[in-house]
Amino acid sequence: MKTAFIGAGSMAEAIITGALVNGALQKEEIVVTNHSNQKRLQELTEKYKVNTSYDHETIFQGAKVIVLAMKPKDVKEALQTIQSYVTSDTLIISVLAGVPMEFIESELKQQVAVVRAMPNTSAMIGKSATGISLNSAVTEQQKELALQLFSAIGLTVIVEEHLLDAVTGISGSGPAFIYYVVEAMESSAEILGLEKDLAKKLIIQTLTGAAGMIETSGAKTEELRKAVTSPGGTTEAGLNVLNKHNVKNAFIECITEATAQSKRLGSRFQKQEMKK
Ligand SMILES: NC(=O)C1=CN([C@@H]2O[C@H](COP(=O)(O)OP(=O)(O)OC[C@H]3O[C@@H](n4cnc5c(N)ncnc54)[C@H](O)[C@@H]3O)[C@@H](O)[C@H]2O)C=CC1
Ligand SMILES: O=C(O)[C@@H]1CCC=N1
Repeated sequence: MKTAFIGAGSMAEAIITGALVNGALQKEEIVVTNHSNQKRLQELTEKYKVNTSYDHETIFQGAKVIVLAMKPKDVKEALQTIQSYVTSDTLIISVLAGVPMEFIESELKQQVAVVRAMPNTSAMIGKSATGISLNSAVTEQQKELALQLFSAIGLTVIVEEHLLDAVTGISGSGPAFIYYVVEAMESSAEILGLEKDLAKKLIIQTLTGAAGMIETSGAKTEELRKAVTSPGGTTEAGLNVLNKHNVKNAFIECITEATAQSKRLGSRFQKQEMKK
């Protein structure tokens, strides 16, 4: 099924990689374009053997799926570009943070099937946590197609569109928040004299082990934390410092702010008019 990617950045690459690895898409079916960075398109051709082009006919004519993967500020121009190629058969998949489906429909000036998705960059290794919403024009077949595409890059859940802002805060931006913690662990390991590669191994295993415990133990996360924390022991000493600095609240504020930013980005697209 011909699938056009408009936008060739990190998110497009992550989806392409995941979909190719898992066989949801074949390389011959994919056409990728971007704004003007030819070198980047060449890189994608060499790496994934996908088609790339700047010719609108070549990219969009007959595409059953068009994936919007540019920054939200560029969406209006992109929608103008694709408008004449969109038919009642086309499925638009948008991964743009904060851009409502209604904006896409109104810019395309027709009833069109839209799936709005919020994946994350772990799509690159088939481990995205993706939330998707569907508009009423999406057929059962297109829904299956979207689920197949996103399931090829990780876990997919369907949520109401208004909840995509929260999904963005939790799992869209989430990897960056986890990397932030890991960066702090790496810095600590260095200060404490642990060799870099060895520290990395320990940190990765600690992360995947903790994730596995959360997933499989059946215990609440709080219970798991308490099970590590011996009275008067090392963990308690460490957690006292985090509590002194209100780190839990800082994280809650962080995710709330990321969610609010997603809403703010969205509000710029209301009333079918992109405000400056
Ligand atoms: N990076 C992330 O972790 C996530 C990003 N997203 C969303 O994915 C989207 C893309 O993000 P990135 O890949 O990080 O951005 P990026 O900046 O790496 O890539 C954007 C791409 O869009 C292209 N582009 C811009 N205007 C265009 C136009 N008119 N026609 C054709 N191509 C055009 C650029 O040339 C570039 O290839 C954003 O809207 C973001 O909100 C969603 C989930 C996670
Ligand atoms: O930072 C951003 O706006 C995008 C959306 C979620 C992750 N990256």
